[in-house]
Amino acid sequence: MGSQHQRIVVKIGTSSLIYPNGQVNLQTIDRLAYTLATLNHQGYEMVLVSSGAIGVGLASLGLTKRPAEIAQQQALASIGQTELMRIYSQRFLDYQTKVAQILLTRDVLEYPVSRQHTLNTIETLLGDSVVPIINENDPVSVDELDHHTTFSDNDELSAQVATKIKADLLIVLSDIDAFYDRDPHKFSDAQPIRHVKEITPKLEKAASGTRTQFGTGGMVTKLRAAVTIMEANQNMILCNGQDPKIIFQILDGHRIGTRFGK
Ligand SMILES: Nc1ncnc2c1ncn2[C@@H]1O[C@H](COP(=O)(O)OP(=O)(O)O)[C@@H](O)[C@H]1O
Ligand SMILES: N[C@@H](CCC(=O)OP(=O)(O)O)C(=O)O
Repeated sequence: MGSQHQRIVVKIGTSSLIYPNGQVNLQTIDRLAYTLATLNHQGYEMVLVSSGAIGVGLASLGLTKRPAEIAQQQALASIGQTELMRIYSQRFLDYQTKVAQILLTRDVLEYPVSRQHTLNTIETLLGDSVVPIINENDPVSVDELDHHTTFSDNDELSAQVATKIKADLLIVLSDIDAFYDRDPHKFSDAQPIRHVKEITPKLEKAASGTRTQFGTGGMVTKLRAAVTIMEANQNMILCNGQDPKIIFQILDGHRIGTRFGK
């Protein structure tokens, strides 16, 4: 790696953006902005899929517990998304890079016309060296029988985006440094798996849910994202997002985290 015009999608999860005490992790966001802006200046085409709308919404209201009711979560997401983008715009501008917001629902990427318009927008932004920041449009996402608009998770959203824009690599930043043979937060003897070439039933059994109240999906949805990526003959790396400068090492060819794919 290291050549010009590589297209990289980076997904960052809520557990990397919000401290366990509910505060927004500005240190990680600042390092993420620095890293993506620097790579953008070096000629990489960078796309960010960022969770955190609900988490930032909770922080804005001084709440520490995610409400169970869907409408309340959607209201929090609409409060948090603007604040999240304000923080990103400010931090990226410090590193002389413009960002743009794209909020998606599942149907937008499923229907050919809306998908094409969305892809045209992303291509235009990348052509102008702007970093698109994508999240699910949580306040309007519903999942009823005849109206499937939700992605199950931003892990899946990032894989859908990465395959549709033919990204060279999807980097999933999480609160864990690799995919393990079982949840290391529950089993102290869990072993990291460095390279996954095929998703086997054994691996699926190894993946369990999140332990944090802010994250969703855990490894189950990351494995599903990996399946989408591998079916498209693309690559995904899962690694720790605490210091997003780890992305420089990945692009320099260091073996970091878990690689899914060839
Ligand atoms: N096999 C596994 N390997 C690594 N982590 C796992 C595994 N199974 C479950 N997990 C859990 O998944 C968590 C990461 O998922 P999640 O909290 O949803 O993060 P994010 O907000 O980054 O999407 C880890 O902290 C870990 O506790
Ligand atoms: N769209 C939601 C994020 C949902 C989600 O997938 O969260 P995570 O598992 O932390 O990546 C939000 O912005 O709060």
